[in-house]
Amino acid sequence: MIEFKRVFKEYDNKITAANDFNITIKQGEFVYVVGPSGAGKSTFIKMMYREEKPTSGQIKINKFELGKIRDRDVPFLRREVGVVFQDFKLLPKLTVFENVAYALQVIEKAPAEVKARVERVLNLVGLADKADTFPDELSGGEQQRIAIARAIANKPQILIADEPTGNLDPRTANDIIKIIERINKQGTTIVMATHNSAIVNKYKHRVIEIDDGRVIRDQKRGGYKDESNNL
Ligand SMILES: Nc1ncnc2c1ncn2[C@@H]1O[C@H](COP(=O)(O)OP(=O)(O)OP(=O)(O)O)[C@@H](O)[C@H]1O
Repeated sequence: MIEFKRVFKEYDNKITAANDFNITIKQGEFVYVVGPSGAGKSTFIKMMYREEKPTSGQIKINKFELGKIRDRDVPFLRREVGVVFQDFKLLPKLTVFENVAYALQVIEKAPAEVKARVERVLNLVGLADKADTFPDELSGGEQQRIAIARAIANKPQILIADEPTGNLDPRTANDIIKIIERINKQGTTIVMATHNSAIVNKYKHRVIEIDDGRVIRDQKRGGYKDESNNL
């Protein structure tokens, strides 16, 4: 469960990126976050895994009240919230296997357990045969699949994705969304910021639209036309 109550976020330059957000997302929901560039989508998402702190208001992620958790508890929050980025953020000097295992080793699991779990998530994203390759030997779509495998390695209840298809061609983007759909069908909450109106209109889910730091629409199973993306 994700709960924002009267959340405001103002940056030092006085830009209000979140202006009174009151949003509840239930476990298992799939939510798109849409809106023009600079609207506040990334800020909204970053506050969910405590990359940014709100200026005021209350954010609850499952049992964690983010205003109250101590820095040393942040890793426990991050176990419940997997994150995927537009630019993949894989570690270039590690193999695919090591990139995914890294997330698990941080929390000291036994080697056999790590191996089994990495193999399982690489299978889930269809890349079990790439375990020993390095990220720069893979296509963008494959790198994003690895990043998704890494994000779900710890079995998070929530998967957050900030423009996960932003660097991908339409067909590869569609493949990535199918994987994210599958993860959602297994019960994981998905919150995905995107400019990709084709995806939003094809796979219908709740749409939260942000403009200039305000939630201007919150619609169950809504479509979307992104005016900023007509090139
Ligand atoms: N670290 C920061 N310091 C100062 N201002 C920031 C910071 N991060 C974001 N902003 C400002 O807050 C506003 C919202 O930015 P945010 O990145 O959340 O938008 P966005 O909707 O994700 O945009 P995009 O689609 O381009 O990624 C923008 O005006 C941005 O310039």
